[in-house]
Amino acid sequence: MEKSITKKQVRIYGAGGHSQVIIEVLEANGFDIIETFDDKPKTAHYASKNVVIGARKDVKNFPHDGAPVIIAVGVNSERAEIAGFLKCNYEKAIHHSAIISDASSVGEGTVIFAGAIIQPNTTIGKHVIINTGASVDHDNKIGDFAHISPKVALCGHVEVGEGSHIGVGAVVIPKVKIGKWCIIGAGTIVLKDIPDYSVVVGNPGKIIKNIKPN
Ligand SMILES: CC(=O)SCCNC(=O)CCNC(=O)[C@H](O)C(C)(C)COP(=O)(O)OP(=O)(O)OC[C@H]1O[C@@H](n2cnc3c(N)ncnc32)[C@H](O)[C@@H]1OP(=O)(O)O
Repeated sequence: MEKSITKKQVRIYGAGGHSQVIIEVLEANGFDIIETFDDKPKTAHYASKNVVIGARKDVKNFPHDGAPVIIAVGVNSERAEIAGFLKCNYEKAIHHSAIISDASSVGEGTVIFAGAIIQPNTTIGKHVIINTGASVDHDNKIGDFAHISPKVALCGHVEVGEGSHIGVGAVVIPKVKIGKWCIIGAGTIVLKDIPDYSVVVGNPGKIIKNIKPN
């Protein structure tokens, strides 16, 4: 029988290390984690509790109704794939120490970790990760399924396309547009617009490969 639903219940899809951080944020915000799903429960993080098989095996019988879900999977393409087959409502997980401008917007399923800052007129898409201590300044546009890693600094008017991963400690100067499904390496300094599917590393950032799927 379906458990009774209250406003503060949530379900987690993904039981790795990233999921641990999300659970801590949600519990501090007063949520009760009623179920944790993973497609490979046997390889779940050692600290995960009561993990059951995810929807990939039997999507029809997955409990799509009821408490909202957070897709707690760190790989951007996997998060996008899961969002494609789950027909759920989604929750957000926002750490109490994050500073988020009232003049910004944050999409469903997005997680924002400790110490992150989101400045005015910035839009954050769906199922995005704004990781620990990341700084996303004014007038940014962050696409769905992007990941802004710990200690990244995005200056004003920066755009990050769908599914792109900005690596830990990277810096992006004002008005730069990063395309979709790019990877910006750890510590990279991005000075120019970056086309879709590029991998960029170094200071100044240079494209080292293209990862467009065949
Ligand atoms: C809480 C969390 O943990 S959030 C997780 C955040 N994760 C990250 O920030 C990881 C970011 N990932 C990286 O920086 C990776 O190095 C990547 C994705 C850019 C490249 O990885 P790969 O595609 O495996 O490339 P590979 O390791 O083969 O390196 C290719 C070349 O680029 C260089 N390179 C790789 N990464 C970087 C970097 N960040 N800065 C400068 N040079 C780099 C390598 O030295 C190598 O150079 P060479 O050909 O002269 O030997």
